[in-house]
Amino acid sequence: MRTIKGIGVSPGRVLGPSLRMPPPVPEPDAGSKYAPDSSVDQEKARLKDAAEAVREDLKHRSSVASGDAKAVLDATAMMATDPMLLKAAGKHINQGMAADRAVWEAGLEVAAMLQGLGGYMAERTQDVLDVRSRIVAQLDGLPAPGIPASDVPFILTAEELAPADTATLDPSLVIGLVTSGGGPQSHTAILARSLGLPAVVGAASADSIADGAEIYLDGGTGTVVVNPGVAEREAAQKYAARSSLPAFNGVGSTSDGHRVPLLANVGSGRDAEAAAAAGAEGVGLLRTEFCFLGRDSEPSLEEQVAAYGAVFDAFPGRKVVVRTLDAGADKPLPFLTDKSEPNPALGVRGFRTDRSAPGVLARQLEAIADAAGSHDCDVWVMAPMISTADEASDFAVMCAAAGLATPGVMIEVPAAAIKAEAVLSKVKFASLGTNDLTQYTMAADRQLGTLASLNDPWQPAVLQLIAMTVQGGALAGAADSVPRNVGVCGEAASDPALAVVLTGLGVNTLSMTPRALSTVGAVLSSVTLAEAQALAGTALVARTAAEARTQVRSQLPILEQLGL
Ligand SMILES: C=C(OP(=O)(O)O)C(=O)O
Ligand SMILES: [Mg+2]
Repeated sequence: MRTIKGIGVSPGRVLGPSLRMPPPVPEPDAGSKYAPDSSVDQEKARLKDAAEAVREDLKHRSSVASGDAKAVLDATAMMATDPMLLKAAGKHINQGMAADRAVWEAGLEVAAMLQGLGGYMAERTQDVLDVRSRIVAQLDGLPAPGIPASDVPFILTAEELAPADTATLDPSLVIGLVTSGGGPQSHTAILARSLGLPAVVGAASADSIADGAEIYLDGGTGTVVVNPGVAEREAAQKYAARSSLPAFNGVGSTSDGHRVPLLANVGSGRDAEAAAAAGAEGVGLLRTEFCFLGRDSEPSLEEQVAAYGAVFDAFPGRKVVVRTLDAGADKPLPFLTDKSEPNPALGVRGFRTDRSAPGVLARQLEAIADAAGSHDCDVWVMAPMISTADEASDFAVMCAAAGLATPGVMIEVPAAAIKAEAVLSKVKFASLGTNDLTQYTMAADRQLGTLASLNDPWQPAVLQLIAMTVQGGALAGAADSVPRNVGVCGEAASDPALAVVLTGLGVNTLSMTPRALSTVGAVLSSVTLAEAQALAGTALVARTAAEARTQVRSQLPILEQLGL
């Protein structure tokens, strides 16, 4: 038995065999020729066999998958023997190129062509590149890339998952996630929470877990046990047998009726529909850049109006907070971000891109106003990465020019939290982006697993800045008798224990992945406002993030009852 500690980012206790995510397939040498004892025909036959093997493997995987994963696997299987791809590779083989390099280059050519066609075709680019890597792996005897295939449920171990892995992760097969990299704000953590999968990140020695070893994973405490004993087996059984959580009833509040609307974080119309079905009271964060990731040109006004309208459609009569483009750092958009910046997290990102690429933000506000005009949602608009009151004021002026009546800012830079009264005096609301606020407060890259313990929203310094923002909002509201809503839309809001603390600190709304609505709703409704305030006090005076988390969790018995 061996215990590995990491950061628990998505609660739940599961037991199963571990399977490791293989490393990316390396690019075959440029200029590699096929072996002297081969021929054009033999090399083409090798390619055809490899493509067919990949197609059959993907078809088999699709037959045991479900939902989105099945659809993606089906589409990729068809692409494996796509005549266009094989013909393009064949031309390179005619010139003497080895099959692996030939399909590598052919994949790039086909992807570029699809990209050029735009629309639905451009969306297939990633599938072509994926299938190309699979064929290369098959030709070179390497493990296939991406989530490993299995007929039985398993716990996936990896260094870190990429956003593209989301599509093929089938939650009926992958029952838990352990990564050696990644922090609480990493892609793995966000994905795990959105799928409701127990997960531990930043578990440095997880890389040494042998494939197939039985492991126990507790996503609440951040513990991984290799070759678990009786106690872990019992804990996993108890968790599996727990009574299922009641669905969120659509009204977030403490047990004594203090209302805290629970909203959803979404990136598309489809997300918004799922959020509405899960009972979200509205949208607290529409990440508009998610509608346009992977594009190399600014979307047209019509495309933008359609994308925002699809989200508004899901929430008639409700509040929808649209965040303007947050390009840069972890969300690069080629038409807005300068790739050569040495330090992108501290670079021209979020609202700052209005200086480097003037016009894009104004056009986006126009599109939001257009879409809002044909819907009856209560549309609020906020800018990311605001650092000063002047920036907040500039944004409010731009919103007014576009006819948008409710401008706000994200508070995710410590300077804005410290000067919250001045910043909030310029706008109508604030939403705390705790993912970035933590990264910038602790000077710890949110993507870096090695810094996961620093990059934790339970850090007392982060909680202090949240308290300051709430106080600043109250002062700005008192000055002109217009109360300011201060919400949280970072991942912190989806941690049920932390959601209680945030409520106690005076936050008005919590916005989260729709999966978290039922757990946050249940835990919030187990405490009175006064109890939440007392727990906030406990967290604020804790010496460390771990102490804050442990002390607050120990005073929330419902967490144990729900297996959280
Ligand atoms: C919600 C946030 O924004 P994002 O994760 O998109 O940077 C945040 O920083 O907390
Ligand atoms: Mg952010």
